[in-house]
Amino acid sequence: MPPRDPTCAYLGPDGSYTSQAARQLVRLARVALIPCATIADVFAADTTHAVVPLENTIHGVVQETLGCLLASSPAAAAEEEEEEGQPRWSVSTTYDKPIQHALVVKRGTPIENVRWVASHEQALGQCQAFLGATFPSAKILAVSSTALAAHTVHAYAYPDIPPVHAPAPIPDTLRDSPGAAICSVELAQSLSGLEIVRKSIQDVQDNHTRFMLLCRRDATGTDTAAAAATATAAAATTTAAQDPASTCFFRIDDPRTLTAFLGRRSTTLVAVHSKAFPASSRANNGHPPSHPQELHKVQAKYAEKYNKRYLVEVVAPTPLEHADLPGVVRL
Ligand SMILES: O=C(O)C(=O)C[C@]1(C(=O)O)C=C[C@@H](O)C=C1
Repeated sequence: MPPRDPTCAYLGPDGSYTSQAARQLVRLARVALIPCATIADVFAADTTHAVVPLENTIHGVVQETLGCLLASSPAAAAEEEEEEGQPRWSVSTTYDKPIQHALVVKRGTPIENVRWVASHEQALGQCQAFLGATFPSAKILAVSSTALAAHTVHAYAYPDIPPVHAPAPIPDTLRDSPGAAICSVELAQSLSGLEIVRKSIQDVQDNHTRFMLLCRRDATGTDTAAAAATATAAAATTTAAQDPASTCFFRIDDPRTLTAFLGRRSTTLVAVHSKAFPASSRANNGHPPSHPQELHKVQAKYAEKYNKRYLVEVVAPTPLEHADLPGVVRL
């Protein structure tokens, strides 16, 4: 196969925190940045690279990313016929970004008039205390990114202006009521007609989200783009100070293997994340059902299959290419 030009998918639209992270991670102008509507769409994108959020210091792991990553690793694709043809990703590097959320409304809207607040579920989770105290009775709406939330507020506030991005659907009963979005200050300032009414509304002031630069691998495990290595190297250069080259991610299928894995090499365990349900279950935005009675709606084979997978992050003295243990896969 001829080498492909490097391209990088990210969670958009433009102005999302992930788009800001992607610009930091991929600094080469010739790498085309491609916005996607959801994290699942990023993983499904036909690109050589991808940038997705992994975890946040307040709200923890980004469930949809974890589900997609565990489902699209090389061994998963090889093992499971139904996933053949899915892109296979490995982690090139990570990037830690400070996150300061702002609350935005249509210019001139008194905050006490706000009836609904939209944002990405991570941002909503990071601002939980603020939301509870400020909007005890407003409707909280989870949409696929903070940037989409801001565009949605803009679109419903100014119905006569053609929207830059199609807004997220809002319940009919709320369409004519003032709404607010949680997003970055940079994005809010770029949308004329919106006004920032509160800054730094996250529950802990020192708030960080860690993003991953993913590299697509072919069936043999090598990069699909000759230039991909260059892009990855450039990315590594920009983040080297924060992310040692020896940070490695593994997928572990059985938690009992973890002890053996850590015992056989001099690694330091950084984190173990688990995901109970697959990202392909779009119901409830990829999260486990909030009501136990809804459990039956999730296909049993998926619950069984994905229950046992863990994302394990370790720091090793030198990069580990292979785990040399059954059921442990380097991502
Ligand atoms: O919604 C966005 O703007 C994103 O880029 C996603 C995301 C996330 O999923 O963690 C990124 C950073 C912040 O933590 C909030 C939201």
